[in-house]
Amino acid sequence: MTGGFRLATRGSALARTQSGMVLDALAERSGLPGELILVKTEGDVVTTPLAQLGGTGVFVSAVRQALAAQQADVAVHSLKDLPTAPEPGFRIGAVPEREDVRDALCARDGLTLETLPEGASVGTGSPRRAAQLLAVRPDLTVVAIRGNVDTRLSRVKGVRLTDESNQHMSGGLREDLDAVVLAAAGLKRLGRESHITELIAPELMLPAPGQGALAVEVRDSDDERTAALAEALAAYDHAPTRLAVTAERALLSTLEAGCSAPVGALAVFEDGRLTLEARAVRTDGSEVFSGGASLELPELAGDEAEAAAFELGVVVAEALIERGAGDLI
Ligand SMILES: NCc1[nH]cc(CCC(=O)O)c1CC(=O)O
Repeated sequence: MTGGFRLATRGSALARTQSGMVLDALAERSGLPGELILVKTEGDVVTTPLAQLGGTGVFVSAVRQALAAQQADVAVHSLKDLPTAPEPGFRIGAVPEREDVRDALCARDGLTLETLPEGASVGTGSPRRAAQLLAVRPDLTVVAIRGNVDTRLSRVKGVRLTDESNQHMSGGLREDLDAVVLAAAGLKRLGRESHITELIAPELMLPAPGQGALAVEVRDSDDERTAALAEALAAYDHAPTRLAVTAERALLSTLEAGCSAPVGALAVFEDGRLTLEARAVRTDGSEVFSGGASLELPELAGDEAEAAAFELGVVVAEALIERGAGDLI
């Protein structure tokens, strides 16, 4: 690598926006100029519901290929899309500070989970969101949807996306749903916050493991990486976020579940303690298994803290399995 660094990501609006933020942060910290490399991925092309697409990480592998082929020096992923199994040859070089972890209801006419009329239609492609929606509102009709954030928002009755880049969509899209559920983080990063009618409390809906967080991935051993970029990555890493997502992802992998499993988890670091809450829900919402534990973590940095956070996830997962949650996954 000479001069600057190249950063690979997907071509979606969300991926470009959040990668632009990472690029600016690393450029500022390293003093190097950065270049965005956009990669087309299978998850963007195929229209099968994501929950049916074989395997995990459809969004991730093409971006990793660019990294492996030395077409880029770092790659940016939404952490919740990153499979929990470590991929040989890669490691997470930085986990930046997390955005809002919550799921957001975007409903017509300012409606909320409480005020949506009986039988209202709510779009989501996520079994986790569907299951938790039905657990609190069994009367709702969950409609499987997918596509990028704007495509999903456009399904809601009365929603108008105002900026020019989306004018071309306004004709073709159905406004057929009363609401959709999306990650607040994505909506905020894209400047779509105004469409949120309720930030859903984690007590009602636990987010996906890693939701709201990003992973900056690098090649495992990289002699080419400049010291300036390595230092910038270390400085950009946010230890409380890293530990939280480590616990959430350890839970998910111990449950042998993937990103489309009906499993919610949220770890929060506060006052020297890491607290993990998790929930596995039957897809029709009829059965809920909950668990949680907390751990004192006096030292934030280093392998020991990381291992302790991982263990927290394992312990909570094992408790869920003991209660019978394994049947749901
Ligand atoms: N699975 C797609 C995906 N991956 C990351 C986000 C949002 C941003 C984030 O959670 O960090 C989204 C869209 C959504 O779930 O609404």
